[in-house]
Amino acid sequence: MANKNDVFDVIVIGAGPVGITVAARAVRGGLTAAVVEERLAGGECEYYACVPSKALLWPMELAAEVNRMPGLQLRGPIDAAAVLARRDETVSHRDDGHEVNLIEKFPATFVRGYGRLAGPLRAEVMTPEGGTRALRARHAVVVATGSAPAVPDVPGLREARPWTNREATSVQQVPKRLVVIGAGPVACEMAQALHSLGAEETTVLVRGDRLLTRAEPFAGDLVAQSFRESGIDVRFGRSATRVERPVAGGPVTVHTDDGGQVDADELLVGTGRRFSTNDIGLDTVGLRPDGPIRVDASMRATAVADGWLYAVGDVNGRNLLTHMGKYQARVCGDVIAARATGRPEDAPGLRDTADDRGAPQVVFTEPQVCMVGRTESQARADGFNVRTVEYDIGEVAGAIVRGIGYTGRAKLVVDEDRRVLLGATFVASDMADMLHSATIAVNAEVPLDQLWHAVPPFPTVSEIWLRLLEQYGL
Ligand SMILES: Cc1cc2nc3c(=O)[nH]c(=O)nc-3n(C[C@H](O)[C@H](O)[C@H](O)COP(=O)(O)OP(=O)(O)OC[C@H]3O[C@@H](n4cnc5c(N)ncnc54)[C@H](O)[C@@H]3O)c2cc1C
Ligand SMILES: NC(=O)c1ccc[n+]([C@@H]2O[C@H](COP(=O)([O-])OP(=O)(O)OC[C@H]3O[C@@H](n4cnc5c(N)ncnc54)[C@H](O)[C@@H]3O)[C@@H](O)[C@H]2O)c1
Repeated sequence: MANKNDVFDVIVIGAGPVGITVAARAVRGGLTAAVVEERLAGGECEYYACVPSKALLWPMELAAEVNRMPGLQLRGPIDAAAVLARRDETVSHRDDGHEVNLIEKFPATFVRGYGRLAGPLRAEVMTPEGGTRALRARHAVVVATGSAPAVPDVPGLREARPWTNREATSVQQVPKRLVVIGAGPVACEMAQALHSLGAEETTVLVRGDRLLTRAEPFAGDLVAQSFRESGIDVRFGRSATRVERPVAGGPVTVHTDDGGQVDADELLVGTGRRFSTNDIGLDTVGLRPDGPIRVDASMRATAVADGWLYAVGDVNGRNLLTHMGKYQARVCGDVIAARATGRPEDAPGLRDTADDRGAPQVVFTEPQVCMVGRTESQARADGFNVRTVEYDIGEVAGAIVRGIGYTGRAKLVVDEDRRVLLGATFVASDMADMLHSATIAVNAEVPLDQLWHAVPPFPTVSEIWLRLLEQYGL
């Protein structure tokens, strides 16, 4: 039985970036909220994912810029110790006091401990002191428990205690020889970051024939080319069959399906995520903990009666990206507040329309892969009447002033029936901030004939828009 102080309008389980945002919006909408967090408020993103990985990657990006510019010279290799010290600052030395203060200022109640559902509108928290605290919600419970690294079932792999994103982003001593399994954003970003910081022999084992398979094919090809030029050994069509690490923390050997082997000082696994739905009491509300929690466009769990359970962020499996999770959280917090207070539910911000269009994403490799909307193959699979245009980014005037060898590729995917953009991809250095122009065009379905009048300034890399539209025939 919850005591009267432990009754809230909304209970949020998980204080990652997404859970914190739900609470902020619900409170803004006039409700009371409690936020339960087992580890660190701020979540995977702040301490073991987005923030530290980008802190480790940015020096590499800057070094590439300097190396392209005659007249500029780096004083030496990247100083790994200084970069790691800066990384520690960006993650606040893993002290979540600032996030807890933020939550309390909403104001919401922060509850430290492991949260589980305990039947409709109820949760219980195992506190660090070993006690149990019962919470009750008047209107809604939101699951925002995120995801955790998935380690594949390869003989000897788990026993070898490989690095996942958590150890890689917390690195204290960069291994000289590194082997990476995977081909997604985690494997690509961390392989390049660690290589730039001193992992001289870096080998990436890719079971398929491409990196970054959710992007346009040329994106993975350009990243693989850059890996090779910098000395990273990318091996396609290679799966790990067995892993040996005779001494804990000692050298590791990965055997591959072609009969070969890679010896290294450390092994990093970047092979996707598992949804954090195990052991959070889903069985008490009639759900099975074997995948993401499916939700509708208002973030309500579709399989739970009476509409009191919501799931946002990684745990619902829509798009495992911080900005998309926070977008879902804004929808969710506002919907809960509207429903609780009897306000109309048909305001435009109260439904998720962005996830299905194709989320904007930047993979912060060198070159960066910046994409939004559908790729050509996704658009064709969805039945659109597709036409595409491509252009070499190195050919625009703005690229020339960026130094020698500034290059890349851009592609637009057009719905010919409506003459609007379905997707855009830009692969080049330092393109991240240009992506938002494409996100606006895709999301607002700006007609190409209108886009033609959005004149890009000279001489900037954004002139790529003009060249692509000319290529299209405008
Ligand atoms: C290496 C790496 C780099 C990434 N880089 C980017 C990037 O650049 N940009 C981007 O948009 N995305 C990036 N991502 C993805 C991003 O990290 C996730 O999409 C984001 O963290 C999801 O936020 P979340 O709040 O849903 O989950 P999380 O950040 O996982 O937070 C969930 C929180 O819930 C807590 N929790 C779980 N279970 C319980 C429980 N039972 N009780 C109490 N608390 C619980 C956890 O401790 C955690 O704090 C990256 C991911 C990785 C692995
Ligand atoms: N900058 C960013 O936006 C960013 C950075 C990192 C992660 N993320 C997100 O975090 C999530 C997790 O990223 P991720 O790279 O771990 O996962 P992912 O699902 O994007 O990629 C996993 C990769 O591992 C491969 N793989 C899976 N099982 C394997 C096995 N048994 N053997 C060999 N290879 C195997 C897959 O083919 C795939 O290439 C993704 O949704 C990603 O978009 C985003």
